[in-house]
Amino acid sequence: MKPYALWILLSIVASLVVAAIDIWLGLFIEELVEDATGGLAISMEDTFSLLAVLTVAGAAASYATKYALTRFSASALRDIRRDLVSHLERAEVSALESRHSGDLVSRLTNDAMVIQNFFKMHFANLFYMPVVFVSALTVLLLTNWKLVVFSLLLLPVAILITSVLIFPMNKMSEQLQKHLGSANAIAQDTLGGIPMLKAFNMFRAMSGKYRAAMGLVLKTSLQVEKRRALIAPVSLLLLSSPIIFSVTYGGYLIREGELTAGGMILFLYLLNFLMQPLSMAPILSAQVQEVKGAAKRLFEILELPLEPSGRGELALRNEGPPLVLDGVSFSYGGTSNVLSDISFELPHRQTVALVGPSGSGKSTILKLICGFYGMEVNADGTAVMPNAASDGSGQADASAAADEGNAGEARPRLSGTIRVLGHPLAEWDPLSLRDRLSLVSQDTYLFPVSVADNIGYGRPGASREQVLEAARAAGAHEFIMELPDGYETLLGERGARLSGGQRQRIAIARAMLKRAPILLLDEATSALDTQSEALVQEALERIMQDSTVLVVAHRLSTIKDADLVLVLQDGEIVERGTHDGLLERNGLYKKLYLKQFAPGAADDKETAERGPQHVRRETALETQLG
Ligand SMILES: Nc1ncnc2c1ncn2[C@@H]1O[C@H](COP(=O)(O)OP(=O)(O)OP(=O)(O)O)[C@@H](O)[C@H]1O
Repeated sequence: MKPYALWILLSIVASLVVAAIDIWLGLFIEELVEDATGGLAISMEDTFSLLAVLTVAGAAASYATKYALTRFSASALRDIRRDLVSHLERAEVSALESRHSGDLVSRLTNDAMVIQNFFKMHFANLFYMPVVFVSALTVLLLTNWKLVVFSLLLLPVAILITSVLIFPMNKMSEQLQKHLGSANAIAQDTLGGIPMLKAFNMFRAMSGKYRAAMGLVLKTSLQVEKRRALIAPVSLLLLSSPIIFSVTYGGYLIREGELTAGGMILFLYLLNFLMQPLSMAPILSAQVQEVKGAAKRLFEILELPLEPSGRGELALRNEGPPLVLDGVSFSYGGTSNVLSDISFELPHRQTVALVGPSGSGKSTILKLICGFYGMEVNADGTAVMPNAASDGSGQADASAAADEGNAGEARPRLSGTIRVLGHPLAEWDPLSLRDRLSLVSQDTYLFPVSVADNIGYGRPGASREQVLEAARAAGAHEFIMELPDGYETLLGERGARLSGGQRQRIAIARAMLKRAPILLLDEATSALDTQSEALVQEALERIMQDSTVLVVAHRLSTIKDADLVLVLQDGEIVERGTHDGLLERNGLYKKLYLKQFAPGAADDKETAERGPQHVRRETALETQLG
């Protein structure tokens, strides 16, 4: 609140000044009428000057209120959005995966806007209205209390009806924002997958889903608007009944000599200021309910569990292998473990390849090393050391731990130890851990910015020369130069204007620019055309040279070049060794290999030397192997 205190204070003070001037004007008009009827009229000059001063002062105070509130609401909203985005940056991957990005976007835009509009348009009224109400009521009671009581006869009934009408507004607005979030999510899915939807003729189904979601939005917003429309006549009743009552009864009191003409004019003038807050109260109250709903949805983002903040910058230990997994078991939160008792070491400048059937847990190992899952947080934001939760054997049961979960929610749990560059995962701050890792994932994510920026994201602050060097090394320079604006060509969403192979080479260039000590590579399973495949293969070979690499391998050449091949099945390492060593054993690897490469498999050398025209076939076969 502190940074905005000045603007809030200014808006409060200015709105109080407006209220004081409004009341004062009423008193002045009364005096004017009384003097005129008593033959003691104030001069026209004096009247004009005083009214001019009051009007200008009122206008200045109104301007100050509006300006201060706009300043406050816009900067508060900017800061709220900034906090939300930085919270999202540190939020746990599993927590984010359980939400739709479209819903999150809706919260950051629609809900935040509801709050901003409230502050801009109604916040000052929270101060202005009570002050003007109490002042007007006091003066009115002093003028003629009987007239006040008579005028406000219908008020309690109106307040009761209004409260009943307003009560469900909070729930309704919350529902409306929720439906809006779902509709946004469907719209995002539809727009993000246009080629696929068209190819599968699914557009009609998706637009049907969107229509249904928008139908709900319409239904709920009609409910909200119907309520608002009901509240409006009640407000009108509030506004008009006292005027009818006071004019009727006031006329009688004047005839009886209990009220002067000036008093009657003052009464009618101030009644306006009494009724304004009363008629605004239902609307304000409905707005407050809406803001409460929107704030709740925004705060839900701030309640997403955070990744641990680690123990600050770590001194890197050069002794020992850069990556060690020791008895690692993992569950995404379900009843069974996705990984069980995984142990291996990745020495400096060596390559370990993970192979195994689809779903055997290969990508999960890479994600765990990136610290995406299973790091529990202490109250101080540091990570709970995984073994601390174990039973003394140093091996907590991941699935059992997952079931215990936080507040009944099954959360991913990791047991065993993962050491990256000499430090257990729990000691790392996730951000600095990821600075030490280059991940090239299966689905290359490109951003709708220039090619140069897409590569440059690998190392913020990298020079143009470094970007070009990385692109050349990844075999991407030539095709980039053929794009309409070369490195400045803007890529469509997710790199829509590039081929699959080109996208992969840009992702490899990004990783090359990063030059992190450990390279995590999830080879794409999608088959590319022969030429692209050969180019991607060359780029991969270059990036893997002299690097410490853990690779989920789908290409035979990658597997052959690896210093160690780990064969996974159902989350367990069932075999380990080199490609040749594994072939000599009659295990799963041999079985898979023979199944995929049977006729030509005998001559490995020949396979390796067959060149680009054979790459496509190999990849397709290896896809089945991995
Ligand atoms: N985010 C997730 N939440 C829950 N379960 C998941 C999640 N990601 C993967 N899984 C499950 O974990 C298991 C291992 O998945 P993983 O992606 O690690 O396999 P993989 O060996 O890399 O498969 P592929 O070769 O097909 O990419 C699968 O059963 C999968 O359904």
